[in-house]
Amino acid sequence: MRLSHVSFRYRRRDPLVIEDADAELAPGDVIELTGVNGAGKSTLLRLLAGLARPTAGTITGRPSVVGFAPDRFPTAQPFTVTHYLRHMSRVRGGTRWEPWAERLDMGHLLGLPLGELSKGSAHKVGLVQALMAEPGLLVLDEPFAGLDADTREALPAIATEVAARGGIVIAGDHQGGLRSLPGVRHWTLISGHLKEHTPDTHAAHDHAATAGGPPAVAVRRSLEDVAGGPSECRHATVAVTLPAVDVQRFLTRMRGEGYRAREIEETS
Ligand SMILES: Nc1ncnc2c1ncn2[C@@H]1O[C@H](COP(=O)(O)OP(=O)(O)OP(=O)(O)O)[C@@H](O)[C@H]1O
Repeated sequence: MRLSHVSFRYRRRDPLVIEDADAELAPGDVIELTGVNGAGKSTLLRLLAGLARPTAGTITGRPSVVGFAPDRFPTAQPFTVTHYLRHMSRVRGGTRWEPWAERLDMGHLLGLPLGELSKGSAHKVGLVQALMAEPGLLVLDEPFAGLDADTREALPAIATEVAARGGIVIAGDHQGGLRSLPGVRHWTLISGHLKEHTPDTHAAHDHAATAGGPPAVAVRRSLEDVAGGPSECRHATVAVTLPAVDVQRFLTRMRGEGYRAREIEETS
């Protein structure tokens, strides 16, 4: 998925909220988006999710299934939690919401009208409707806001699982709840400009090179042979073919070492 020169303003004469954003998101990416209040995080997340259109520029390659959990779940709807989630499941083609409701410990909430939910409980409903369709792009706006301790703990693992099966996860997050995940990308909005802070990937590579074993070691050595040493190439893209049944395990391990998947292609 790619953002090319994306700008956005709410009204014709308003200043730009997002200005000339360029970025690429790859399967398996987990991205933390930060910025001060009003920096444009929610706006960018809505653009990514396809809920708003750029004023200028393009967003291409968006995965077909998008899950979006808003910062404030709209509870002014005349449904119980169960009715709402059943309805969303039908809209999503019959996907299963029950395992997610169970995982987020929502059993006691299912019969309640949406309007009677606490902020954190409503937030969980928003998370379940975003997760139930196995999204290729999962967009979370302040996902940790108001959540109880168990759900806060569960969320990084859920993000990792979505990424491990090739999904992209992006979270606007003041609280740094995903920050400790290995390989997480860091985006910041400053005065409408999107910046990426790249963690020191060399540390991860060097660790892999001395630890031995993982495929990255051999790749690093052959690159040094071919390119004359790491100083000439800061990054390299490596195509790896492996049995389809091993993909999830491989992605999890690779991400655990600080590497990112750029593309997954099925071959015969
Ligand atoms: N519907 C709207 N109409 C006009 N301006 C808007 C609208 N929504 C947001 N804005 C403006 O766009 C800017 C960015 O808002 P946005 O909600 O994207 O920021 P944010 O980084 O998510 O903020 P916060 O951390 O407080 O949630 C702000 O100046 C805000 O006032």
